[in-house]
Amino acid sequence: MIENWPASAIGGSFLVVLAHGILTAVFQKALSITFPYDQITINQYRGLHMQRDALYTAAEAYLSKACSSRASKLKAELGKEHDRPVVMIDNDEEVTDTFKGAKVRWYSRKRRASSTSTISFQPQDDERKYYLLTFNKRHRKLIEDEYLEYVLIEGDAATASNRKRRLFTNNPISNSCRSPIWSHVPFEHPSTFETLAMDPERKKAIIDDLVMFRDGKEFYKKIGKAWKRGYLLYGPPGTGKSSMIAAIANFLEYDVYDLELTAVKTNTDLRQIFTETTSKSVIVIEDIDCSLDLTNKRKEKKEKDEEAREIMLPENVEKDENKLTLSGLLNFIDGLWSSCGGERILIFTTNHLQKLDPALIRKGRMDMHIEMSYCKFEAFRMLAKNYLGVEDHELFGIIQTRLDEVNITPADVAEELMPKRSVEDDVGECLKNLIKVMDDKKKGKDDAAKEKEKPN
Ligand SMILES: Nc1ncnc2c1ncn2[C@@H]1O[C@H](COP(=O)(O)OP(=O)(O)OP(=O)(O)O)[C@@H](O)[C@H]1O
Ligand SMILES: [Mg+2]
Repeated sequence: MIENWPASAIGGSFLVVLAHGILTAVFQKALSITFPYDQITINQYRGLHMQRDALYTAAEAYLSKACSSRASKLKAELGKEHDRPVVMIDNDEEVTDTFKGAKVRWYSRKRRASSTSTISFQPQDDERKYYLLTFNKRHRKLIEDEYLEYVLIEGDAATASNRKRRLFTNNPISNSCRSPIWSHVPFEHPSTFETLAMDPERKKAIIDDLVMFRDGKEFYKKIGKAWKRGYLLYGPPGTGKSSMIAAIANFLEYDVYDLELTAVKTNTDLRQIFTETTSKSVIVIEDIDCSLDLTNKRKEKKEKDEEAREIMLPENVEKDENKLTLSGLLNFIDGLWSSCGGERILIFTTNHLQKLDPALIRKGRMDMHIEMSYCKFEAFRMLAKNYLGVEDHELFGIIQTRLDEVNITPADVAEELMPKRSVEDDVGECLKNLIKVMDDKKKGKDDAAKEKEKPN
């Protein structure tokens, strides 16, 4: 008991405690002066089930992209998709990074796993890799609040751009077997906005719109709208609608879901198909005018159908729901599919805008209507540059005149500009062939006009 202790003993132990406290404080002060750093460990695996830690994966991708140029000890591995080598920082290597003026240092380390309860089949199973992130104590708040999240976002983005993108197609849904709804192959379409020939101003407007969409997470949240955007591409065959879809997907680095509506039987199936798409994807319905009963054909029956719907008896409701309908599709465009989180782009294409039901194409439903038109001079110049490497030529003048006189698709122009031998020998030849094709078209057009003018 303290009151029974001699006063000298109490005073002595108090002094010892005081001296210890002072010494500790002095030591810590000295330590923080000589070693003013904090460190954070990011382990490769976490939890009882040894799940790979997402922050470690993101840090690995981030360091490989942003800092590997400053490291001298690197390792190369085949990426997840086994299609290309990925260069990473090797074990026991360190790199520096700077974030908002704060210098940080990353160490790549590994230690032997302490647990002996797991059976390992490979020697490296015993090793646990981790990163050690060190930084000056005064930057601690910045690192904790901002830098780690920055590494996560940038690392995820780097992983996404390394990942091979996929082209999905839907399988017919059958009740009997549990086959997956979507099958996929690697998406390797080479079309980009650089190779796409169209009016430069309209192209820029589309790119700006896509950028607004891609970076608009906060904006969409603020206005309370699902992070989705719909484009309707229309124009004659061969004007670049499918090429535009590929260019959009390549630009945004999204997967593509090519939805074949004719394989979808019911609204319920459609709902399931949509919900099984992932975020950061472009969902495409090509030739919407040829897909089921979604065109003017439906319009003829529309009034009758609407009447029928009004007086529909409960037992008929199910029967009606078992059919894919325009309203089923419209429901998704309007918001039902907004329950699928994450950003998605929906694209319809058609050769015949006028054949579509007005409900489908009214403004506000598809956010942007993009006309893919016959080849004009600006588009031709892009094709000539891409195919033949020429930006000007003495035959360009006559080509410009002809393009104003006849309708020729970019696909037809591209066909003529395809060099048959070496490009240098072929430039004049290709341009002359193109002029000939257009002359023939013009002649055909003039003859048809004359024929029309003839009295019967
Ligand atoms: N605007 C364009 N710019 C560059 N190449 C084009 C363009 N339009 C067409 N092409 C060329 O023509 C080929 C066919 O074009 P694409 O398949 O994109 O046309 P489409 O409008 O989708 O036709 P369809 O209506 O028949 O589906 C493309 O592979 C490409 O080589
Ligand atoms: Mg097409």
